[in-house]
Parts: sequence; C-alpha cells; structure tokens
Amino acid sequence: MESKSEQNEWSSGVWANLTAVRKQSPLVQCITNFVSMDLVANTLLSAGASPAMVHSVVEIPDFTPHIHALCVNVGTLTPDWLPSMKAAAELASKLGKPWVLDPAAVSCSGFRLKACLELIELKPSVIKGNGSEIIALSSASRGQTKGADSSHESTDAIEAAKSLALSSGAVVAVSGAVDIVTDGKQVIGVHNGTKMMQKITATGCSLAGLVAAFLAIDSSRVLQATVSAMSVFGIAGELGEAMANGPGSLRMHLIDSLYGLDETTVLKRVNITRLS
Ligand SMILES: Nc1ncnc2c1ncn2[C@@H]1O[C@H](COP(=O)(O)OP(=O)(O)OP(=O)(O)O)[C@@H](O)[C@H]1O
Ligand SMILES: Cc1ncsc1CCO
Ligand SMILES: [Mg+2]
Repeated sequence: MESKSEQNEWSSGVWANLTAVRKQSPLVQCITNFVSMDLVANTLLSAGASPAMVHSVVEIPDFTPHIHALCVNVGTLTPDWLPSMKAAAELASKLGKPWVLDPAAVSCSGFRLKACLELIELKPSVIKGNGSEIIALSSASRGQTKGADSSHESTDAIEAAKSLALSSGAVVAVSGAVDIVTDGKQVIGVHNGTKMMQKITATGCSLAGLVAAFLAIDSSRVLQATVSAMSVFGIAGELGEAMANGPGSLRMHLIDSLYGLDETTVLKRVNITRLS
C-alpha cells in the first residue's frame, strides 16, 4: 500500500507536469497512422500542446530541428513511410529531443516487426504499446495477435516490458486496465482510465502523442513524465465516461474533460502505485 505522502507526491507531480504542458505548449511532431491523426492532434491540443502531423521525408531536415518532441506510430506503415520515420527519429535523437515509438500492431507482419526493431536502434525515449505489442516486441517474434487490439492484459506484459526496457534503454509503457511503466528496474502502475476507452480507435495512439508532449517539458525524468501523461489521459476518460452514452460521445467528452481538467480533480483522482 502506497503511503499518503507518496500518493501526494505523484498527484502533485502529475498536476505540475500538466500545468507545464499548458504553459509551454510544446511542439510535437507526429508521424502517425491514418486512423489516428485526428484524435492524436485533438488530444494534444486539448492538453495544451501544439501538434504537427509533418511526415514527408523532404521536410524533416527543415522541420524536426524546431520540435520539442516526436511521436512515431507504425499503425498503417508502408515501405514509403519508413524512411521519414527513421530520418525524424535519427535527427531527434541526434539533437537530444525526446521521442516516443508506438509499435501499433507490430506483430501483424515481419516487415512491421523489422521496422520497429530498426526504429528501436534509433533510441526512443519511450516505447508505448498495448500488452500484446510489448510482448511481441520483447520476444521479437510473431505471436498470436488480433491486429491493433490487445489480446493480453497489460499486467501479463510486465516481464516483457522490463526486459525490453533493459535491452533498448527506453522507458516502456504498456497501456491497459492498469497502465504499466518501467525503466527495467522500477515498475509503476497507473490505475486511471475506463474500459470503454478500448472501444474508441486510436486512444492508445493519442496516449503515445500525449506522452511525447509530457516528455517535452520534462525530458530528464522520462519515467515520471510518462506516468503523468498516462494518469491525465485516464482521468479524462473517467470524467468523460460519466457524461457519455457510448464510445462516440466518450470520444467527445474525453477531449472536453482533458481540456477542462482542474487541480482539485487531478489531485483527487490520480491513482498511481509502485508495483516494484
Ligand atoms: N480495461 C481498461 N480499464 C481502464 N482503462 C483502460 C482499459 N483498457 C484500456 N484503457 C485505457 O485506454 C487507453 C488506450 O489503451 P489501449 O491499451 O486500449 O491502447 P491501444 O490498444 O494501443 O489502442 P489503439 O491502438 O486503438 O490506439 C489507455 O489510456 C488505457 O489506460
Ligand atoms: C485500427 C487500426 N488499424 C491500424 S492502426 C489502427 C488504429 C489503432 O492503432
Ligand atoms: Mg496502440
């Protein structure tokens, strides 16, 4: 059981990070899949960040040096997109800018798995996947999968996440009923969120974009920034569900709730525990 002072420390850290995102409005470049572009951009705007869906390889040398963080998501990967992702990731790493890899549906093909493994060589700050994606990446083998949705609980992926964190040097974040965040040693559980968020496509992709925004304002504390983004997004989902009739209206209310989050609500609702 977490002590009251540890809980308070997490909660005030989450609020401080959200406040910093709102104040600094970091520019987040997103090279994401076609399904998610709209929700990722609107999630970032509602949180106070500034999204830019710039993905052409010819624009990266001009644009990427100006960003504060990058999010790369392989959800609708084709061979012509991979060079852009690699160029942006390589430049971000070279310039010391944090970047997030979302290995969406990584095990749907050998091409996608190989692409993700090559992207991991370019040193993402955070790898954010669902349970199935992290397990598949960690064992680097093609496992059972339903595509973009997870067929594993996030908690089934703790060992896989720890081992991927240690082999890659990234913080690994596993979304699910309990979001797991680990640097290979510490394991943190984020217990915010609601089951219906799985019924809105691209909530996981949006979460990865939000993690990038939080890294932009606190890139020296990757674990804490990641945990904060996950808690904030989960709280927005909880508040949104209370107003929603189903996934369609949850999508709208989640964005509104994220936009309107206040200190009292954040401090009351943050639910983070240290699992090891
Ligand atoms: N059972 C659940 N209870 C509470 N929150 C959940 C549950 N399942 C998912 N979530 C939340 O939903 C969000 C999306 O997580 P999910 O694991 O569904 O992403 P994903 O599979 O990568 O989604 P997508 O690929 O569609 O973007 C996260 O904020 C996560 O915490
Ligand atoms: C449904 C879907 N298919 C490829 S990417 C994506 C969005 C959720 O990852
Ligand atoms: Mg996903």
